[in-house]
Amino acid sequence: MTSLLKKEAQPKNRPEEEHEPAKEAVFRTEGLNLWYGKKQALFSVDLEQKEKEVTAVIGPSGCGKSTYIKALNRMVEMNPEVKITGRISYRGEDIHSRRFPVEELRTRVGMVFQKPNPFPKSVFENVAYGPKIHGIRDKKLLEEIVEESLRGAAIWDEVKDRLQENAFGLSGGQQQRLCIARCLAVEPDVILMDEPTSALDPKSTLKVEDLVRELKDKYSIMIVTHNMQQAARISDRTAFFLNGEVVECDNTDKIFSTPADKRTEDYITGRFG
Ligand SMILES: Nc1ncnc2c1ncn2[C@@H]1O[C@H](COP(=O)(O)OP(=O)(O)OP(=O)(O)O)[C@@H](O)[C@H]1O
Repeated sequence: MTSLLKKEAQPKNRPEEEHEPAKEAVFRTEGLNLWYGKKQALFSVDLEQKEKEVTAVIGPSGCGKSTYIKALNRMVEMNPEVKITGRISYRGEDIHSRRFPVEELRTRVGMVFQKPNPFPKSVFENVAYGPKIHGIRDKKLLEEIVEESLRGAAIWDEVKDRLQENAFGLSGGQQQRLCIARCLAVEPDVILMDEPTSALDPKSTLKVEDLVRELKDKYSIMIVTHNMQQAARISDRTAFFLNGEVVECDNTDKIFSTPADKRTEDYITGRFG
């Protein structure tokens, strides 16, 4: 198939996918509408995040990408003006059900933001913070968790001799991988990433992209990105948002070669946005 993107950004062929069994949906949204006060930002969004896949969320500025992923961990509801209708389920359970405490949801669903946001603490304490909150006090166990998480985030070799230094002394790219390590330390099931490389230089961006590809063996990942080459490089599925609606969601190869909707084609070929 011919990609509509430039050659270097073309997604790799993944013929093995055709023979894989159907994967479970970790998140499913059905008829999701969301308002900020009177302004509607999401319109009847039906979308799934499949187990151990990377879903890229793309679309022009203001189309609702961040709003959507922040709805999944209920962070968007910290704004008292927000009103939601429709259903969001996590592994079959309605996330708004009283039986599903928001703290539990946020433990299962980690988030990485646009700008790295380490705490003003040591590298070690940044990663140990979450496990400590969850009651882990044993020093040896904490050390193991910190090492494993830093290794998981592909930053251990760079910081193993600087664990007691302040995290603000790390480069931006290292800080972002530290934030990913902090997220891994509480053993999430899903990782939501909101433009995690937009504040990084190209080299750090590639490191985080490599990391995302590695992490999907263990985690289900949804990543908002403005960078379509990035979406093509790292995701299995791509959802194209426009004006608060999902225009289409399909295998990334398909979206970037033969999208079903003309608006998707116009967006990925750079005709707008
Ligand atoms: N706190 C808020 N109060 C009111 N409106 C908001 C708020 N946050 C977002 N919006 C509106 O909701 C719509 C979707 O915004 P959102 O930030 O989700 O888009 P986005 O696709 O992530 O944009 P970008 O790519 O620029 O980050 C926009 O029209 C935006 O102005």
